[in-house]
Amino acid sequence: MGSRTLVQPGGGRQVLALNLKARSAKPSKRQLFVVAERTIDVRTRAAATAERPLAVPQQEDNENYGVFRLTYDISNEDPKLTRTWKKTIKVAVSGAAGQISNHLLFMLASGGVFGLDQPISLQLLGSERSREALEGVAMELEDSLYPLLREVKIGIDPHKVFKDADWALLIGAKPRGPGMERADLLDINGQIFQEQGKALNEVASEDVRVLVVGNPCNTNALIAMENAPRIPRKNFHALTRLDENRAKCQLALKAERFYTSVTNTCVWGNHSTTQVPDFVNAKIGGEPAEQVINDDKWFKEDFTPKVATRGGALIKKWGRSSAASTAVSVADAIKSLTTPTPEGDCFSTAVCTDGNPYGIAEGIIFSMPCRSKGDGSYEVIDDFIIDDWLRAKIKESEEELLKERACVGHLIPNAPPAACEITLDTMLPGEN
Ligand SMILES: NC(=O)c1ccc[n+]([C@@H]2O[C@H](COP(=O)([O-])OP(=O)(O)OC[C@H]3O[C@@H](n4cnc5c(N)ncnc54)[C@H](O)[C@@H]3O)[C@@H](O)[C@H]2O)c1
Repeated sequence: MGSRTLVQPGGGRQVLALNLKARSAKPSKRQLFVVAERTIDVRTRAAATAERPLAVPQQEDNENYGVFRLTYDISNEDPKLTRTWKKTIKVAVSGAAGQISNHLLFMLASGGVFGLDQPISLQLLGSERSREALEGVAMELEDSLYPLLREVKIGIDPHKVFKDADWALLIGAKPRGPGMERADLLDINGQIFQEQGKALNEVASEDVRVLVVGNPCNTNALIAMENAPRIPRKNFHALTRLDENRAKCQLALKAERFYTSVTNTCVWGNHSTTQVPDFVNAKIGGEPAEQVINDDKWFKEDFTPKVATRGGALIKKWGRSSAASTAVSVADAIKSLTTPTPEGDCFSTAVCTDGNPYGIAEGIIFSMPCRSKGDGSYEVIDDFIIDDWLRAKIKESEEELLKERACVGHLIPNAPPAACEITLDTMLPGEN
């Protein structure tokens, strides 16, 4: 049985408890050894001091890891640091031993995503193959001594690791193998997200926010959402923020302006090469980007494909896919939901199209321009200009997502029968 970390910004005496495995009498049974106001239970002390705490040889999926097994409250810590702290949030991360997580977890634990007053519990999901690596990640988190990091749990069973999660960042997925068709990729990853959707449905917080990063992320998010009927459909997102950030960078470069001057830039549709970076509504220094750059050929023939294939260009240079900038974009996506959107701006996120104001087919996960009050929810902005170019491009991406949905009908409860007919095998942005 694991100990729980109590984080209570109010008063109360400090209690320190250690969970120790004792090998002496009954090797499998844990003994609880409590230190309270410097009194020690002598019956357990001998066993506890004779045996050093074991280095978590067989970590249970719902237990804290290593140093995070310590149980205490924060009232005796530096009040300047902890007085304004909020209630701890639980953030589940899948693919936690992967490249993206290797950047993201440390941003989360340092307060760089949810804020410097937000204590955090990390619940890390790996695959069977990455179990050892996952322990390595937990060890690095231990050694980083982040004050805000209150709990770390690791495991390979989503039904345990997602327990009570307030946020679920679903990064882990299988890459496309040699000769694998897009339909195969959809199926193999869809199975992962079917299971994870069910697990979220069973054990996560009922208002958990889910951000799917693992590709093909739009359809993976759809599968997770459809398998989690207890959780509001609005709570599911697929990551297109990296695409937005890439689009802003290219607009800034062309306009010779610093990238912070680029706003209101939406990427519509699928996180694939059919994605639609929107230069029609984008602004540079508050002016329409089309007026500032005034080069229609560049927008259509350079800018649009460059953004969509940026991931592939990066792989050619560096030999591996973008991990740091993806982690940054995950942080940006979360911050967009937890801080109010500035007036006249938007952020891109792929969400369920039910009731959308642009006539896009319902029941798919499609990137659209959104704004948030900063409370974790969002609304789709309804007054973006859709010209003929945008309409045609959005249609292409919509058709692709409808075809993807038809290929994963077997993973969606009560899906109407549909044939899998993916003829055009578009790439993911990191594949080409
Ligand atoms: N949406 C985006 O903008 C975007 C951008 C970049 C990458 N991605 C995608 O993110 C995913 C992860 O990228 P990465 O570079 O971190 O990959 P990675 O291969 O370094 O890490 C993936 C990790 O996921 C684990 N994993 C596999 N199946 C799992 C499962 N069922 N449960 C839990 N963990 C599992 C693997 O063992 C591995 O450790 C990929 O699918 C990639 O295509 C998306």
